[in-house]
Formats: sequence, C-alpha cells, structure tokens
Amino acid sequence: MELMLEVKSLAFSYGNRPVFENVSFSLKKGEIMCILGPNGAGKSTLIKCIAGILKPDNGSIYIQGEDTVSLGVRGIARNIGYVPQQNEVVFPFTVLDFVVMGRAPHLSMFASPGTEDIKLAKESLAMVGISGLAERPVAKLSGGQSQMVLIARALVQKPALLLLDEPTSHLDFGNQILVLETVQKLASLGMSIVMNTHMPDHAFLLGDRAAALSGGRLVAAGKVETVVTSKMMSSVYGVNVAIREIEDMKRKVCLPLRR
Ligand SMILES: Nc1ncnc2c1ncn2[C@@H]1O[C@H](COP(=O)(O)OP(=O)(O)OP(=O)(O)O)[C@@H](O)[C@H]1O
Repeated sequence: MELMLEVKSLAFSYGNRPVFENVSFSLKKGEIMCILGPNGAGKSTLIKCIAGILKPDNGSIYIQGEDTVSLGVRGIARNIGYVPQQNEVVFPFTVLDFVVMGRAPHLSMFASPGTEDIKLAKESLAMVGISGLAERPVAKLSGGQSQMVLIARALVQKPALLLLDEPTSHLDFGNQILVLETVQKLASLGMSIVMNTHMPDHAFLLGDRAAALSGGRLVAAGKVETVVTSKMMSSVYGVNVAIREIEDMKRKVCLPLRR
C-alpha cells in the first residue's frame, strides 16, 4: 500500500527545552494512527510539526514521498488538514463562511472563493452531518457542533492526510462517538489520519496503528494491541492492560455504535 506519511528522526525543542527527539514512524493510505501519551508528552507539538506550524530542529517529514520542506507552507496546507485541539470558535462568521475559509490554500492570492469552493464547503458539511448548521453563527455552536465544524473546515481543503489533536477530549459521550464514527468513515473513504488521544479505548476502536510518546521519545509503535499492552505503556500510565481488558474496552465503546 502507498505510503502517505513518513516521519524520520524528528526532534523539537522550545528554546533550550527539548520536547522529543528521534521520533520516526510511517502511515499508509487509508490508515488511522493514534498517538497516545500522558499530558505534556509532546503530542500536540508533534502534530504541529507535521502540519508545518512548528519547525523541527532535526529530522524530515515526507507526504506521499515529497519532503515537506520543498512543499512549502501552501503546499503543506493543500495536502494536510489540521484540526487543532479545540478552543472556543468565536468569529463573526456563519458556519458556511468559516468552512469556505478552509479553501484558502487552493486560492490564488487575494482571490475570493468561487461557486466551486462554496459547493465543496457544503459537501464537507454534509460529510460530517451538519448541513443544517450552515447559516448558524459559529459563535453560537455547542462544543460538539464546533468540533464537527473544525473537521469540515479541514476536509474542504481536500487533504490526503488529516491531523486531529484530541478531538474528543472535551466532548460528552454521544459526541465522542459521533467524532469517532466520522473519523472511521473518512478513513474508509481513503483518507489517512493521525489522531492524538488520551484514550486507549478510542485508539482500539479506530486505530490500525498506535504510537506512544513519553519522556521525549516514541516508546512504542505498531499495532494498537501491541502498543497498549506493551511494558512501556504500563510504565507510562501506571497500569497493565491485558488483551482481556482490551476486549472489554472494545465492547463498552462499541455498544452505542449499534443503535
Ligand atoms: N509554546 C510553548 N512554549 C514553550 N513550551 C511549550 C509550548 N507549548 C507546549 N510547551 C511544553 O511542551 C511540552 C509538550 O507540550 P504538548 O502540548 O505538545 O504536549 P501534549 O502531549 O499535547 O499534552 P496534552 O495532552 O496536555 O495536550 C509541555 O511540557 C508543554 O508545557
């Protein structure tokens, strides 16, 4: 299968404070990779490096074989959709206007969005099931609705790779399931996804693969089962997870999906 993302020996510091080093992993087309790790491990920083928002000290990132350095900021934005860890979305725009703004990387300088951009924005809203919110001011959305709008705004870029930074962390259970279902659907349509999460059970439900970041290193990477049950993970979270518990996790999280 075609390689979508390759991260090679990545290192990043804030000033003289190292966050991680020697981080390497790859992702194939249509795969979901969940990055696990405790608070402050560097998950958001890693995703921001891949999105081109932060410049790594060392290492390389390739999207479909192309070095992101040569793609440049606009090229990265055309290929990668980034959904930040959610803050309040308070802009004086409607949902449709806000999502149309996600087309910026595809527009020439100073050009206004055209009918095709608006069509794509409406398709993105439909894809995440929120067409009915198109004319709602973004400042008047619930947390769950805002999260879906942020995902729609990333999708309108038509990215090959979607980066999601803890998209379920502030949501109630029903909205967590909605987000997980949406992520699953996008992967089934061929999109590659990297998702930060604190929740090993969410990684199980979704992830083809997982990686665990801790103490400035990628301490485990591979199949979700292998990563979550690894000795490294038990030392990160202070608990041992057995395969039996994984089956329980899956059952618990999957039950609401059978409504
Ligand atoms: N802009 C910044 N300047 C300096 N240090 C920062 C900055 N942003 C984050 N850090 C520090 O870098 C480390 C990694 O932070 P990061 O937000 O990437 O971790 P995380 O794994 O995403 O955490 P969480 O799960 O709590 O969101 C933390 O120690 C944090 O305090």
